[in-house]
Amino acid sequence: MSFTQQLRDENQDIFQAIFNHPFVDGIGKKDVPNESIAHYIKADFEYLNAFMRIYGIALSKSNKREDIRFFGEQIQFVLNSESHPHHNFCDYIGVGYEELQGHPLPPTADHYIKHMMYHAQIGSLAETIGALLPCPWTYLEIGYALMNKYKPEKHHPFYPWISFYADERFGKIVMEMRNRLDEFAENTSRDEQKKIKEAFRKSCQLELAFWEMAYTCEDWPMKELVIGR
Ligand SMILES: Cc1ncc(C[n+]2csc(CCO)c2C)c(N)n1
Repeated sequence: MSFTQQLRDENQDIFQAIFNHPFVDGIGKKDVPNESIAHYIKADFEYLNAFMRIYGIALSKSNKREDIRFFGEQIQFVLNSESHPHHNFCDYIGVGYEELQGHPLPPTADHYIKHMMYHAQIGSLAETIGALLPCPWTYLEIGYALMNKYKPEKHHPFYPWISFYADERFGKIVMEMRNRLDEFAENTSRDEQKKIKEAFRKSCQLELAFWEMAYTCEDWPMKELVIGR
């Protein structure tokens, strides 16, 4: 069994909890509170900015041309394409995208980006990919799970969101990251593999926590003391 298939199997509990989460399942059921969607977009806009910076660190750790190309393309993908599912959510709640930009990250999203940043700053390229991979992988599987369960038609309000992630093109990104991680993991020590596994599982946990953060509109206590960026 490949290293990344092992990662997937070991984290089946979290993947299943993500599919069952009321925000995620609510996308299929057309039943997500508007405030939760707004909270999600505010946090996710800043999350994506951080994600592109971390891809930049992965790029700087790359030795092969092919890896440099891949991470460069992913930065472009996040910049140009990840805004489509955001626009779907904004249109649904009738709020302009600009209004939801530039907000400070709530605690869980703040924790998540700092967790990825930590592994990218102190770890190997493999460890960095381990921390980044749950982001596309959980979304790809959410897309497939919602497609299979709800079989949404074009008029479903979240059809653009669901079909964006349940897409071949998106599956290819996950495969490209998995193939790289499998190749690196083959040539690495048990100790390093353990670090990659820990980074991966924590990112899965933080993906689940991110949905809960959005659903419950989690915010900092004593918020007025938090200084915006
Ligand atoms: C919390 C959170 N997790 C995953 C995604 C989806 N996503 C964002 S960047 C990216 C990688 C593309 O190479 C993917 C899949 C999201 N929007 N928010």
